Amino acid sequence: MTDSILQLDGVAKDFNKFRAVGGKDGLTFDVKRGGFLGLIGPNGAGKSTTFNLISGVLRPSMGKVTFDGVDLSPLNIAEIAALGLGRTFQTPRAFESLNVIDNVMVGLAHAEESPMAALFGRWKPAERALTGKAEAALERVGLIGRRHDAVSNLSGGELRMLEVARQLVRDPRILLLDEPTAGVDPTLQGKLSEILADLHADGTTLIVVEHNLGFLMSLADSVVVLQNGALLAKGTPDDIRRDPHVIAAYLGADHEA
Ligand SMILES: Nc1ncnc2c1ncn2[C@@H]1O[C@H](COP(=O)(O)OP(=O)(O)OP(=O)(O)O)[C@@H](O)[C@H]1O
Repeated sequence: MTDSILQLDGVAKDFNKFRAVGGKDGLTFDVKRGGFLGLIGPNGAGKSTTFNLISGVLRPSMGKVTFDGVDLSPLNIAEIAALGLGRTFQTPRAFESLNVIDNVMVGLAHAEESPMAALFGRWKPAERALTGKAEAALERVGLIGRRHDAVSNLSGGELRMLEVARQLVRDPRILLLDEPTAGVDPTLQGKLSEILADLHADGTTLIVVEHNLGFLMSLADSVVVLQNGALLAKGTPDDIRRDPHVIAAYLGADHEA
């Protein structure tokens, strides 16, 4: 078992002739097993596109992504998720016709129960176990009191926490979160910070895209900075705060990260 769980080797993504990610030589970096990587950069730097390339939403135009020794190139989104990769999106997604708890359970029902089991009457006990798991995840993200609500009653911040809960129940080995604090009030942000620190302590690998640098820098153990799709810098949060290229290009002279 190697120290790194995820590698990007010369990865690039072109939209028509525009290179959104990769710069000249492609993007190369790896993520430490059990590490907490912050992925930052100005608007349009290529952070969400990088997440899409890792999770199989987009295929690289060049280079490859390897997850725990497996080349992801031939795999689709569901196959990559089944390897233990979870992610949330910059714009939270929910099943509008399902209530809050069913939104959390929907992924699990497919993962752990088959229609045949339901036919032979084994659905009920399994459903109870899944409900317990979903309730624990909702408790963790502060939404347990809302479990029977329609998702249309949730605020933007609560929807974001619901997305986190939907990933937590799947016990991902690596979790990618795209701007998890956006629109989330300070109380839920505190809860989120605790959840991420707990996941990190339990050995889950995390990659988090965030514009809230105070939040991110207090949690991450390494940071990758993108600019125009290319790697501008990689290091510890302290290295990044002091990096003259990062300060000039992104943080600004009077930043308070
Ligand atoms: N489907 C697409 N077609 C064409 N261009 C795209 C597409 N998706 C992203 N881009 C472009 O790729 C570049 C990187 O976008 P991306 O959304 O990855 O940046 P980002 O760092 O996540 O930005 P933000 O912080 O604003 O969310 C941008 O110039 C964007 O306009």
